[in-house]
Amino acid sequence: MDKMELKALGKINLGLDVLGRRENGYHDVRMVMQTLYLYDQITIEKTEKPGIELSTNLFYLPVNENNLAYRAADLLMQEFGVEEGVKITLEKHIPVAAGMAGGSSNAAAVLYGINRMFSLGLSQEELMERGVKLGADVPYCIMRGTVLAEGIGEILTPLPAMPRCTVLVAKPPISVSTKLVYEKLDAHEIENHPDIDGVLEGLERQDLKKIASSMGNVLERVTVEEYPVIEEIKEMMKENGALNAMMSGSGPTVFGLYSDKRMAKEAAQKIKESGIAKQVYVTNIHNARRK
Ligand SMILES: C[C@@](CO)(OP(=O)(O)O)[C@H](O)COP(=O)(O)OP(=O)(O)OC[C@H]1O[C@@H](n2ccc(N)nc2=O)[C@H](O)[C@@H]1O
Ligand SMILES: Nc1ncnc2c1ncn2[C@@H]1O[C@H](COP(=O)(O)OP(=O)(O)O)[C@@H](O)[C@H]1O
Repeated sequence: MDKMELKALGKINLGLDVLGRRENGYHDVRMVMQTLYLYDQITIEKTEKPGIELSTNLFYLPVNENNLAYRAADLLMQEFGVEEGVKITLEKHIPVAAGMAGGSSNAAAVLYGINRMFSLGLSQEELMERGVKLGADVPYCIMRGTVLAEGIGEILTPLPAMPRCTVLVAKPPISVSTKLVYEKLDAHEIENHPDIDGVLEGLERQDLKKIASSMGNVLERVTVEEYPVIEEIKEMMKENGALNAMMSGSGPTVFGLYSDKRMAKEAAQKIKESGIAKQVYVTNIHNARRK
């Protein structure tokens, strides 16, 4: 196999709770993760020239070891002493620094691809062990689907698949740093923990309304305090037919769950026209796990 085309899929958090802080600054979390059919397209080509050559359609992203896709390839190629090289082409569509695990998903896809391309023989478990060194969400991005993530996000329990629905995603034109959001959370006592068990119960019963009404993200308050536009987008989605709407991960992307695709499209139109967010997508959940 000298050339591979891969889809690196984004995620949302249906629930995100923080249970405590570790000495190294990382936090113990309890999150319900869901893959979306909104993806970056990655091409990996074998080259005779050794080394990694990365290019991307977004001029402001690094193309060296500061890019998670580069780092993922480097990690495996160094460990296994791969003598050939690779050319990686990264076409970004997942909003960047948005709480949708774009970088983590790119890293996951490259780990998966390099393992196959060079027949390294690593199991999914072994890829995940390496993935967590690149980012807390990378192991989940390798697994995909509806998953309970604990520890720092790397202890994964597959859950019953999310019932079919349409997801409206809107990212306001601001960027947030995940690290800063977690740090700001530490400055407050957490008053209301989200109802993660309610989300799990909804998934167990395949009850979309129960899932939607139980959704919660403990990081939301921190980001909304700084960027009230997030609350405005949530309200717009809810006023326009969403079962519920919430911020994903550390934000600032907001997603709304819809049982009706037409309504989601109409809401997307309104949000775009209002100018509150430019990156607006109507997409579906993606339940298949990676084999
Ligand atoms: C908030 C979440 C929710 O899914 O996602 P995003 O908003 O990034 O998509 C994740 O916990 C983010 O995962 P990820 O973005 O992979 O994290 P990393 O690169 O490993 O870490 C970035 C920074 O976030 C903080 N961090 C991350 C994970 C965690 N369990 N506790 C933390 O405190 C650390 O300060 C770290 O320096
Ligand atoms: N392949 C990549 N795609 C996107 N961002 C990347 C990538 N590699 C490194 N980064 C850096 O990581 C930061 C976080 O990006 P991203 O993974 O999109 O956000 P999030 O963790 O909020 O989902 C960006 O600001 C960017 O500079």
